Amino acid sequence: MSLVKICGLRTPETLEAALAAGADMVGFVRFARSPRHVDLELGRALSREAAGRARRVLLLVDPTDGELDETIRAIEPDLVQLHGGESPERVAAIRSATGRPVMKALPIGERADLARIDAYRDAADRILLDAKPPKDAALPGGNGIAFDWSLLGDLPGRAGSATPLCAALGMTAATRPRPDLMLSGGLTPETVGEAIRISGLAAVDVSSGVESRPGEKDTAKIAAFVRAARAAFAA
Ligand SMILES: O=C(O)c1ccccc1N[C@@H]1O[C@H](COP(=O)(O)O)[C@@H](O)[C@H]1O
Repeated sequence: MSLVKICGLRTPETLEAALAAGADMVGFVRFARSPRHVDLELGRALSREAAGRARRVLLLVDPTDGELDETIRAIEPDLVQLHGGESPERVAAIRSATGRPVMKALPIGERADLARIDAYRDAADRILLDAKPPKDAALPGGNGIAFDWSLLGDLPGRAGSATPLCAALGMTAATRPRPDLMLSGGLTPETVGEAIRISGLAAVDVSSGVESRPGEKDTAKIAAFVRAARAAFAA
């Protein structure tokens, strides 16, 4: 199943634009340094508006237990996105504590970075492959930077989940299915079609590529992004 996520929404109008365009997931950022940060009241109101219309994603960066508890209570997300340096153990603990599926973001700059997928395959429900931020970046994501999508074209099966079913079916590390993956990093309405074609992935996420300036989403760009992604998935 293909998926389109619009992240960093912070006004009722742009949230409505994402929902009307048919986004499958809408993301709310809780990271004080980000121009997309929502306070708890705004996050709660937007999340309520989206309930039942798209999956609501709460984006956190290395959250403490207290922050996790407070934001989950307010925003009541369907899914938690972890965009910091969370270890596989911490991801598993957050999944268990929140009772929510977790998407773990991994920074990708070169082929070797893909090896980290394996370490998270049992702890995370989905892995978000995002561009590695520059060394001096203020944010761990949302930088509008793309990576080389062709790195994903031949992602080996060994990244798949070693479930008992896989073992019973005689699947080896080389033949297991891949975990659920999502692509992000510098996608735009103009590039998302090519990114889907080259990467072969069926799920995409965008933030700054549908903005007129940092933190300000553009309703026309949101609609164009969802349209372009759908067209590429159908091709
Ligand atoms: O968007 C942010 O401000 C942000 C802050 C902290 C961590 C992640 C953030 N955004 C996520 O980064 C990727 C890529 O964004 P972009 O399309 O390149 O702008 C995406 O998942 C955002 O949700």
